[in-house]
Amino acid sequence: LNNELCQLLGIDYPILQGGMAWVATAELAAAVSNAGSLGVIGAGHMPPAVLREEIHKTKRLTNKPFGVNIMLMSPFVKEVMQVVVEERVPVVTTGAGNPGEYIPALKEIGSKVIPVVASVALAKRLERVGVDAVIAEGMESGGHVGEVTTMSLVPQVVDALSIPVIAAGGIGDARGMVAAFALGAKGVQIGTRFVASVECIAHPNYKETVLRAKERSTVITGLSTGHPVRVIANKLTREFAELERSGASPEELDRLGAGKLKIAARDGDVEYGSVMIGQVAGLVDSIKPVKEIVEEIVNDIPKVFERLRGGNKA
Ligand SMILES: O=C(O)COc1ccc(-c2c[nH]c(CNC(=O)Nc3ncc(Sc4ccccn4)s3)n2)cc1
Repeated sequence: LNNELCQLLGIDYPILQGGMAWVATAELAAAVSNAGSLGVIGAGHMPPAVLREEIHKTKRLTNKPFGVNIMLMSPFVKEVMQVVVEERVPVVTTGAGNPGEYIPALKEIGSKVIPVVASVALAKRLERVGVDAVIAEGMESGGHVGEVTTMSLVPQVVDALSIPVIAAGGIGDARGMVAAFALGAKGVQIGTRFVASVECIAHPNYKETVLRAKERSTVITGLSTGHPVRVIANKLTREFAELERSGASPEELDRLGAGKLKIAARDGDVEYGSVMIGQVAGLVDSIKPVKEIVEEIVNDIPKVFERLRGGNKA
């Protein structure tokens, strides 16, 4: 399992934890890094001082490499980029935009830069400006999504690039990881599965929603605003759909969605908050320590290959 991606990032297993806003704090990131994978702090809309504190907390909880995920739609994106440079964060992932302008500063301090992409075009543009790898994220994933599925996007991004491709979206166990490698990925990014972990600080209602969710429990809202987001269907999404049908403006819709991830993830309001989890939630049926989640995935990989070799004997 220790492949080129592991060498690049200094980790034991080619598994990254999704840098989820309001959910992926130091506790989760450090636990994932201590389990031999790459833990990632979700900067979300954090102000710089809050992110710096989260980074210091992570450095107190693990000596292993970890990352910070910068959400490029954050109003603090310039300041938090400055913080990750000053704190010499070893790995920086980015989401919901094009990190092109920040790459020189990050490369300057030797950070590995790994943007999430939802299209081949963006993946090629970012390879040209020197990113170290890309996370090709399918629309199965929770939160802000593109329009292409993981199964379709990953092999096309793999064929278009010569740098490592990490698959994300709908991966929650060893089968998804083996499938991603079959598609040409060198690693996987896992979000929803890690939300249902002991160390994740999301509200118990949020975690409970992951356990109760099935494969059809999520919907994509906000297609008309240009910021499509996959969330669990609830009272908020029904209100949102009503507004969208009645021709509300993108600004009005964005205003309805603003701040709702926090009230779900931190305050536990899973009816009127945004529960941003992916379609793989239907596979997740228990809350486990991060170490157990990682070990289960890694230990199941040989069994997946046995099943592949021996038909459905095993
Ligand atoms: O072509 C370009 O210039 C940029 O195009 C892109 C289009 C999409 C993406 C993309 C898709 N998925 C990701 C990584 N995942 C995410 O970023 N997931 C997120 N979940 C909640 C977030 S906060 C938010 C953001 C928008 C609206 C409401 N809330 S961000 N990035 C990245 C780049």
